[in-house]
Amino acid sequence: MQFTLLDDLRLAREFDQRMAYAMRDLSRRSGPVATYGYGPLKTTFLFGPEANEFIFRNSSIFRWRGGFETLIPLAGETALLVSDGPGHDRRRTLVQPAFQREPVTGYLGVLLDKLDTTLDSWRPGDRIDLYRIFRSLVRSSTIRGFFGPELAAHHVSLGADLEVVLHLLNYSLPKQQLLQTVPNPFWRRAKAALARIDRRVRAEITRRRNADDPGDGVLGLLMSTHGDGLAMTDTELRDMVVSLIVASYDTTSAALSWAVYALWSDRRAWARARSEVREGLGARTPELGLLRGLPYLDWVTSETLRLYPPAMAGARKADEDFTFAGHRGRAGDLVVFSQYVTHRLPRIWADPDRFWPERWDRERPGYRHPSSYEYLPFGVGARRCLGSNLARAEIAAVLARLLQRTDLTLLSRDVQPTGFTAMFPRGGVTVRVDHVRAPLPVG
Ligand code: HEM
Repeated sequence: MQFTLLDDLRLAREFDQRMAYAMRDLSRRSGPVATYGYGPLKTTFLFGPEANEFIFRNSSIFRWRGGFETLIPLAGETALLVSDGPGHDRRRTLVQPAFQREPVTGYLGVLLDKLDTTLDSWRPGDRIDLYRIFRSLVRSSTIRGFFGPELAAHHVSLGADLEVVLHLLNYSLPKQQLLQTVPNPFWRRAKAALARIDRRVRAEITRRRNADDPGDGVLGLLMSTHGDGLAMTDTELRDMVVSLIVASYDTTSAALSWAVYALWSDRRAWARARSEVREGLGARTPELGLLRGLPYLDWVTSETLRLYPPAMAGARKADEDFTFAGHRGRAGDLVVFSQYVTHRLPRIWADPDRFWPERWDRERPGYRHPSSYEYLPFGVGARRCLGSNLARAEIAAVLARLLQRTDLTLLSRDVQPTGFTAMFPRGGVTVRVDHVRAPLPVG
């Protein structure tokens, strides 16, 4: 489909500010395939479940490396999110034990402790931007829970530096590419922040290397892995630490904010969630083992990730020519698919823009389980998000704790999505604190 110059200018603005809306617009106008942009900034969009299946089933054509190139200065060349092939598979296998039940239980404990401390500091009448709170909460919990107290001692400065870099990565891809190639003060500042992040993380790796025992947590796990070709280099360790922190907090804090926004906007759903928590949990802390008893919060989580998928799109670089829906793509093309567009297609989802947790009730008449290509907030298959169970548990647990301990009034209205590395609520999600209850001792 041909666009006029005016269309292009309007879309460029929309891509920069509300990429999710821009992609939906593009898909409505162009159908399953659209190309947008010029020269090296040209992007091919493949929309819908068929496109998702085509991309995920042909992972030898559509490579992660080259897809999200602008993330590399932060995440590192060897980060799972941007690498392929045997190197990627080896690193993924090595880190996988960190996502088993026991470490996840421990991590969730750290998060809930920090959340309780935060809630203890709230006073009636306070106005609080939860997105800002969640970013800092999830980031500091990830650093402490995954990488131990020594690195966590620096979480404030580490966090400030990560925010400087992530801020630039939230522009549209062409703007990011421009910022990283043309000299400018924003990228110079980001590079200084990157150098400090690098030094801090490498210092922790060296400290552990010099100790008798590499210690516990994810770094301990990765550093005690020996054997032919298995041991990770310092650069791989650095990339794993930084990319896990970023992959964890950027997305999860956005998801948590959207969950509060959606649930507190809907009195009926909120009341149902609150009575489930009161009856199912009482005053007990919503630790991992207890979340199973909260099926409605599980639906709320699924529905939040459908309507507001923090990973609203994925990018790949085509390694070979390809044909999809009559479109001939070339090797070297940047190809983007979109969870946001797929999750709101009316041919798949009844009343797609409505927040309706009950749609996930398998016993509901007419329930149809979506395929992996129709619902993919965490990606699909061998490269599916390693932190998906953890993220889902975090969302349910934080919602449960807020419902148990607080009365909040949602002040933000008609919140719009923005951002690129993660789709987050523009302007945040502001609540007024009406009441905070003390955590009751478990009898
Ligand atoms: C709501 C929160 C989250 C969302 C929506 C999310 C989404 C995703 C998606 C869509 C992918 C696949 C990307 C692609 O195929 O292009 C992915 C990969 C990944 N995620 Fe998450 N994620 C979340 C939380 C987390 C957490 C908490 C962690 C770790 C603590 C994490 C670690 C990773 C890693 C390491 C990968 C790369 C896997 C690989 O390529 O082998 N994510 N995530």
